[in-house]
Amino acid sequence: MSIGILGCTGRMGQMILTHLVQHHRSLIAGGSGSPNSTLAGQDLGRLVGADPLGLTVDTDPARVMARASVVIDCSSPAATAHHAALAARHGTALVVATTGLNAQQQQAVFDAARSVPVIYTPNLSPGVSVLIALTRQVAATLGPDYDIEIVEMHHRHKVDAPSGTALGLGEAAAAGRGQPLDALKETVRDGHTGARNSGTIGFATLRGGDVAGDHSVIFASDGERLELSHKASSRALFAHGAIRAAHWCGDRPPGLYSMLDVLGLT
Ligand SMILES: NC(=O)C1=CN([C@@H]2O[C@H](COP(=O)(O)OP(=O)(O)OC[C@H]3O[C@@H](n4cnc5c(N)ncnc54)[C@H](OP(=O)(O)O)[C@@H]3O)[C@@H](O)[C@H]2O)C=CC1
Ligand SMILES: O=C(O)C1=N[C@H](C(=O)O)C[C@H](O)C1
Repeated sequence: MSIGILGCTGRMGQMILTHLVQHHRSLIAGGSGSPNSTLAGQDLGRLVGADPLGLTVDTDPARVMARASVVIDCSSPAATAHHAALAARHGTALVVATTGLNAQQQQAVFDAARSVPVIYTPNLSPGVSVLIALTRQVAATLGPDYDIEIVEMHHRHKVDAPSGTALGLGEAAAAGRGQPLDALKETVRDGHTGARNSGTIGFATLRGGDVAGDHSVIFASDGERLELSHKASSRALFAHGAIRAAHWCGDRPPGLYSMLDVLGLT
């Protein structure tokens, strides 16, 4: 098993690299940043404040894939679509952590899963996988009399909204009601909105500070409110999950998997 990190210069990529450098140095196959990365050529060990590794930040993800048996993608949506096509061509297993992909970019990930094992997950933590499973179950049990609202908060640098996890929770809630999320989701409320549309799933997005990732699903009816919440207190949580996912998918047959598969929750 050898692991490459696509987006190794970012917040998440550096956290994964830090964990690999500290605990699994011999598994590191390489890492890439954007084509114009200001960190190109920097030693990967030095990048995270450790001893030199003798591998540097690459700007060509294909070179990383040529050396890796599995790559973890935590980059940007356009790059992820490109990385998915490359992974299929190189026969490299892929863990996609990047969020905010549009339909076309998601299709590139699904296409890759026909040739290589792909884990596509908006959240690498075990707790959120359990939350997703619970959300589906609770939505199915309580039924349409309960209004569903999903609230998330992240750090001030996050660029996509709602978060990938919030959308994943929305999909789970909609599935619990036997419907696709697209038919139910309400992501914007502003001005004279009128009363709540019955059956919809609402989203509220908060941004600020250094919040690693908070998510709540609220089921509200006349007379009671049930809230399911998860709070990540450190990005290290996601790094552990990424490495666990990489180990899990390395020798799987081609296919599309999620973190729920990794945890045996499917
Ligand atoms: N699934 C999960 O559990 C988690 C998912 N994420 C997701 O991971 C993604 C990255 O988050 P974060 O690390 O905070 O973001 P950053 O902005 O800190 O990092 C982005 C990384 O992507 C690279 N990049 C940007 N554009 C390109 C490109 N065109 N080609 C190749 N590489 C590119 C950057 O390279 P450079 O710096 O060299 O320009 C950088 O390494 C987000 O989508 C986020 O939502 C984050 C945490 C957990
Ligand atoms: O950008 C982040 O930081 C995170 N993004 C993921 C998401 O969009 O759900 C997961 C995690 O909450 C951190």
